[in-house]
Amino acid sequence: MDILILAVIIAVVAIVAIAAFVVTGRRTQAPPSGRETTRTAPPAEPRVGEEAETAAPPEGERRVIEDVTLPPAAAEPEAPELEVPEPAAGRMVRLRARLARSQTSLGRGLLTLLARERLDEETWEEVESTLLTADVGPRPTTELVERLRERVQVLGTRDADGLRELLREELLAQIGTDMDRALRTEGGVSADGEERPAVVMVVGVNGTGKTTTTGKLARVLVAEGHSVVLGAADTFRAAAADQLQTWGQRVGARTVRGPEGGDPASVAFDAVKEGITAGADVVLIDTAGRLHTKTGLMDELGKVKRVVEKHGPVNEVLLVLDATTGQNGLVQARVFAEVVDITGIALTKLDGTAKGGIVVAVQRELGVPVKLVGLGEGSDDLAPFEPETFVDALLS
Ligand SMILES: Nc1nc2c(ncn2[C@@H]2O[C@H](COP(=O)(O)OP(=O)(O)OP(=O)(O)O)[C@@H](O)[C@H]2O)c(=O)[nH]1
Repeated sequence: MDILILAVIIAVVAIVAIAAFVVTGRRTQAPPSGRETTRTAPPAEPRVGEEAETAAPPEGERRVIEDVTLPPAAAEPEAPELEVPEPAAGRMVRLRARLARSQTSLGRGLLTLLARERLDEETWEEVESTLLTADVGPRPTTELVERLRERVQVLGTRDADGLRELLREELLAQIGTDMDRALRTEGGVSADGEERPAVVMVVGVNGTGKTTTTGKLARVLVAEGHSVVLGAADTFRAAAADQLQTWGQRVGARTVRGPEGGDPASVAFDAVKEGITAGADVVLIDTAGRLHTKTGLMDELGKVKRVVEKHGPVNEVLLVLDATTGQNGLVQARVFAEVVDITGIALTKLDGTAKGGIVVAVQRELGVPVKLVGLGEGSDDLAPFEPETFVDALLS
């Protein structure tokens, strides 16, 4: 019996020992579980360029797939923040000090002469030459001096305030207070019966501030709540289109442009087409103003206008003149007026000249009103022209 029990114990111990041996052997040889498979480092891939320079991590430190933190999704390129241009109303008031500073010699000169004890012939001659020096022009100067002289005599005005008021009235009469100086920005209906934006063509000699004025004008219109499309029809100089595009981007206005040296009329046509498609309120077309030959200019501007008119009439042809060029500006004005029907004048760089009288002269020359004045290089230094504010600045 004892022998039998002993034999059973030996058999059980033997079975347990064999089972333990088998299990241990399997464990050593068993392949890793599924989860561990993913932990196996992937075979090293050939590296190129900069990657090849990155040293592979030592075997034990290889990162497993679960440990890899994915980079954040590529961020959308940020749209440039749009600027909010200064409202146009009241700009002239802000710029008044700048205007007054530049016109000190005209305003103060006239007031000093009129303050003399005796307003004799010589004094009136000096008044006349002061006005001429400020580019008021011969005919308006003669008229102004005659009227002022007569009124001073008839009214017997001798006090400084009274004389200032008379001068103010006569200057205003020469500039004109009842001209329509509003930009024509009301659209209409296109030849195809579609809603059509207002079309403003900006013309002028290069260097007068034409592209800058077109850009500043876009800001004025955006500030007034209009949507604007720009047409870079000055294809003569690629930089002009870049410049215009930059102005547009800053206020969210799209710029239509063509290849350098391309057909300006085709760019202008496309710009108006884009304006119609986009439902824009105003299309501003910047044109080239090379004055090599009048015929060339006439051909180019005439063609731009004709082609644009296939969509409907051009509402405004704005002539940009540099106030610092004096008589030369008047010659330019005359040439452009022969080529296209000018409907308004933008007088730039008034901050840089004491010859504000050009306002009177150019209106006389063309018979069209000054609608805008440029009073600096800042983005919002273009203001609607207001005769009263202008004269008050002269006489301040
Ligand atoms: N001080 C002053 N500078 C101005 C004014 N308007 C424009 N300018 C400057 O005049 C220079 C010429 O302006 P542009 O707009 O490039 O002249 P442009 O007539 O378009 O010439 P292109 O681009 O060649 O067609 C720039 O330096 C402007 O900043 C202004 O009212 N006052």
